Amino acid sequence: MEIVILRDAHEVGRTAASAVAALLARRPDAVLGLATGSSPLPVYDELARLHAEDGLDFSRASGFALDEYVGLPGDHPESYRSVIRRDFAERVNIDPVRVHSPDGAAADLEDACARYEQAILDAGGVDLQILGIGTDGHIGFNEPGSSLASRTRIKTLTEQTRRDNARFFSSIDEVPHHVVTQGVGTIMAARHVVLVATGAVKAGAVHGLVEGPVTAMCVASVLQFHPHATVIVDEAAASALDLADYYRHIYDNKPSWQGL
Ligand SMILES: N[C@@H]1[C@@H](O)[C@H](O)[C@@H](COP(=O)(O)O)O[C@@H]1O
Repeated sequence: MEIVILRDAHEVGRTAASAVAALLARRPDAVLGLATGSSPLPVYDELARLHAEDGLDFSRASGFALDEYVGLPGDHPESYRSVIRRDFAERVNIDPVRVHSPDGAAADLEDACARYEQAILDAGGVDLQILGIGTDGHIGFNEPGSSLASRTRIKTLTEQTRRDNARFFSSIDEVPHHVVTQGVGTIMAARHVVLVATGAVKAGAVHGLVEGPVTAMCVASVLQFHPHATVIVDEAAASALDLADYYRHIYDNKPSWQGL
């Protein structure tokens, strides 16, 4: 696991986006894993800038969202399908047909989950998964106690996550209790995972992820088992890391030929 500590959210976004740009240069038909939330926004801002100013081309790429609320219609402004479209897809030249989300409005949710897993497999798997992290260490919507081998399925949100996400709705009562999320095993199958976290509110979760034991109580800690995980954080999110100076030393001395 590589830990990259940067000054602020803008730098975090720029660095994570550079990994996406390098991938697209190598592999124009790359499969991107797309996260929602406020943390990936600077990544999408930078990707939109690279597209507009440098012609970064998404025309052959495809994308898979991590998760979706259950019960919100797909066109609800806070459905993750809408969020991914607004924050990312509409700002670059990715073909909307190739931007997939779990169907949280399906009559048969279990079948929708199975079909989503199959769609990821059919696309050849995710090349680069952009991830955020919840204050309780969740990735996607895999809350504490999630099976570390899980696949796309229905989960119940903790009250903490509903409170955290209430800012996107007019009241907490509108935040759904249930979600469909890629499983931990699904996320672990991505070839490269790039997790971004910013702000002091994430410091505890980032500590658990990087330096805690691998435990379903902090689901993100499973990334310690991932062969290619890059954790990009700002100073505030890094503030609880015991070995922060060591991670800075490694990054500062990284050979220039070695990308993320
Ligand atoms: N399902 C999403 C996660 O994918 C995201 O990482 C988390 C943190 O969001 P934020 O980046 O806004 O703090 O929020 C939600 O729970």
